[in-house]
Amino acid sequence: MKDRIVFITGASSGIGLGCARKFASQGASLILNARNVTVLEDIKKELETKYATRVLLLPFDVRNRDEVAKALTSLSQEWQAVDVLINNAGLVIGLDKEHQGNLDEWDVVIDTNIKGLLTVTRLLVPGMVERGRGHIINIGSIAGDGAYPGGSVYCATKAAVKALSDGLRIDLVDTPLRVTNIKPGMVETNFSVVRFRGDKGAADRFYQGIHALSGDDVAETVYYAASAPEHVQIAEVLLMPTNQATSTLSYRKNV
Ligand SMILES: NC(=O)C1=CN([C@@H]2O[C@H](COP(=O)(O)OP(=O)(O)OC[C@H]3O[C@@H](n4cnc5c(N)ncnc54)[C@H](OP(=O)(O)O)[C@@H]3O)[C@@H](O)[C@H]2O)C=CC1
Ligand SMILES: CC(=O)[C@H](N)C(=O)O
Repeated sequence: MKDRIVFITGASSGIGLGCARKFASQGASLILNARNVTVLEDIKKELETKYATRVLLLPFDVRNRDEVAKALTSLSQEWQAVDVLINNAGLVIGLDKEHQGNLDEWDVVIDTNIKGLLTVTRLLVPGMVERGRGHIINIGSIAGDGAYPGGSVYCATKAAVKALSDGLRIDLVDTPLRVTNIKPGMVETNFSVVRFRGDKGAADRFYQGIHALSGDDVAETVYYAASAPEHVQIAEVLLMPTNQATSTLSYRKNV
């Protein structure tokens, strides 16, 4: 990874932060995105101090097409040649039934998880094609393999991430570029706090009795895919905690 440039969306927390730490520890230079600039600044300090890595912060909301375009087209020459794009920014709000949910919240989820990913992909992949080098790693989910109660819109967005990953892989088949869809099961991050609209107690109960994956666990898999030999394209990985069997079946101790 030395001298590689890795671009991570949603790098201020959870899986994105785990990826930032893992790739920095392996010598990559990082472009880190999220909306919360203060948190990003602390992460930049941590990574520069601990790994002596180069870090560029690009705070923007992936839903804001103009902001994304402005940030990406104004990258200086030394940061333009992105080698690995990790499309990770994503969220869900609520666990409502499809006929009862909030349309405005669904706009946020769809605009972030699908359209945000597409905007960044559309802007960065042409340069990769031109350079004949690049890897796009999308963070999908086990939720994209099938719907579960209260998850229909989120599951639909992750099914879309699978379709977009498959489609991009098809479109790039005559190039050296690779496309990977990483599909985690239960990961203990800030994701559930957002899902339960800031209710930390509800988020903690969701992980009670099970040793969930951490953002760092998922980052190891992302790194595995990114560091495979150039002729090896890891198309998809489904990873779960040992006591999770499907998106709806887990074993929880003493619960
Ligand atoms: N946790 C889990 O169980 C699983 C999560 N996933 C997926 O993993 C990805 C990361 O989630 P996870 O780490 O768990 O959750 P976190 O909530 O911990 O992290 C989400 C990250 O996305 C950023 N983000 C959210 N909205 C935007 C936006 N509009 N523009 C830019 N950045 C944004 C957040 O930063 P900020 O708020 O500062 O913008 C944060 O850095 C998501 O795509 C999620 O769907 C997949 C399977 C399982
Ligand atoms: C957040 C996720 O994607 C997780 N796999 C879930 O569906 O709860």
